[in-house]
Amino acid sequence: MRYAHEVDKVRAAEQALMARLPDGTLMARAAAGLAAVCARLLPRVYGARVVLLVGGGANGGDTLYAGALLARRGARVVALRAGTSVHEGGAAALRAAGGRLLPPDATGEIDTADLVIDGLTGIGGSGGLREPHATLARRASAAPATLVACDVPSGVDASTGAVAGTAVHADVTVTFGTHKPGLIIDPGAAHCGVVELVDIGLGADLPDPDVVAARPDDVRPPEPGPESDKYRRGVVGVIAGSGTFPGAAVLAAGAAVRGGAGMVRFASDAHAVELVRQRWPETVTRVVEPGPDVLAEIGRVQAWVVGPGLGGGERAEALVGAVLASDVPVLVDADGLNAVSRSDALRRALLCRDVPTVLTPHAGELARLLRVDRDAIEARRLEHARRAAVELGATVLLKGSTTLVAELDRPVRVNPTGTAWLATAGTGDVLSGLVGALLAGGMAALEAAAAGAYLHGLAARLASGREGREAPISAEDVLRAIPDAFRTLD
Ligand SMILES: NC(=O)C1=CN([C@@H]2O[C@H](COP(=O)(O)OP(=O)(O)OC[C@H]3O[C@@H](n4cnc5c(N)ncnc54)[C@H](O)[C@@H]3O)[C@@H](O)[C@H]2O)[C@H](O)CC1
Ligand SMILES: [K+]
Repeated sequence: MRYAHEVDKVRAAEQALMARLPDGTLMARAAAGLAAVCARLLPRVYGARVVLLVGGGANGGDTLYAGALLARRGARVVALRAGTSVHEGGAAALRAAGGRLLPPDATGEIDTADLVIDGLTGIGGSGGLREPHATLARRASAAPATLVACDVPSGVDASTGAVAGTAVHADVTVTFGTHKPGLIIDPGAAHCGVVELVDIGLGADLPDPDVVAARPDDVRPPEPGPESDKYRRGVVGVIAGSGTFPGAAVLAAGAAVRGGAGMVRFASDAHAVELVRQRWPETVTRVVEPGPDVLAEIGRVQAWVVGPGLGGGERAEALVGAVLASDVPVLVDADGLNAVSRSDALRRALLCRDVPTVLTPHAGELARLLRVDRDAIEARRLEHARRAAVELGATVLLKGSTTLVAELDRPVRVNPTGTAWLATAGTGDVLSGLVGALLAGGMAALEAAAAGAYLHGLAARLASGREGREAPISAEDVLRAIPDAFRTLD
């Protein structure tokens, strides 16, 4: 797992470590790591033009010391001071190494630089960048120089990834001690470029992470063994589709088949059932009307998926209500989520469940569930995913530019796979069927949701093609690539 810690935890760990070390040791480690990455990025250090953007805090201090190290190797280093005062020791080190400090209006230096280091704000930054920081951030982001952010791209909230106004667009971010959530969650993540972690020795002082991102060997879907049969591998029940949206049913049922379920039971109205039967003859289908015994009519399952393409109205509410009253894990998606948004009774049913529920909203659906603005969700995804997990009593998979999975008292999972090409109709239906199969296979809710998001994002990448040569993909293409995604796991 890749671990990320919020600012208060980073500061506490730094304090604990600093108390055992001579003054200035951590800053020296950070600066050395930053300078080493910059030196690697330059064709040659000697003679390179390096510009430092220096704010008034320790982030500026790290940057000045790194600049001094590059100046000692022959780089021509100038620092533009944005703070009213800058780190004294760092400024003295830069001068002693032959570097110069200039006022912030010397912005022409940025346009001719080979490399710019952004040391305006780090984990101490808060709110939108003020002037002259904002102007320097804009100018550096637009300049041809390689732009390296020290610890955090200035203007990005390190704990959340929120960006309130201007923020640096870095090519590389060199971060210290541990990842910060804001470096792996959008919109902040999109400002980081490549993130390099420099070890400054914080390890033993860091508590449990706030946010984690899986590496390939962290994803372990259930594997069939010698004694597996279709029932032991997990039966998933999919209730999806309607006369208006039958396609969602075909995609969700297909993803449940491809996701490794031992058997898929599919139930809906006659039209959706007919389409699913034609496309997925391996499913066991049943035409149902909402009623008190609807689940018994469909048969026993180990997990339910309800919602894709159900449409609005009472039918959707009744079917979601029936599934929420069951005693097996449930995944609610799409129109199922909208039914929960409309109905206080369904909300109560959700909170009363004592078996896991996974909700898979995109930002618009979550906005309706939480009764907040969609823009607020997009701007502060981490906060809203966590809040939804608490308020709705469920494992919440928030889809979008960075997919998050939140569950009460657990580190939030950030999905590292995926591609912008995934933003197309029907891919959410594929995700819900896939996660449903993993739930039916016995994975815990958080693991199933995170593994499903991982495999889904990977399938989309495999379908869209090699990096730099991608092509548009359909939900059907993602569905077809699911087996390839499984094959890439160790
Ligand atoms: N503590 C250590 O030993 C280590 C710290 N490292 C580096 O230190 C920074 C954190 O430094 P800190 O002084 O706490 O804060 P910053 O430099 O990030 O920012 C404070 C600075 O910025 C001004 N400011 C805040 N918000 C804004 C804004 N919106 N617009 C303009 N200016 C703003 C504020 O007034 C202060 O002047 C950490 O990121 C590391 O880089 C190293 O990790 C080594 C160990
Ligand atoms: K910075």
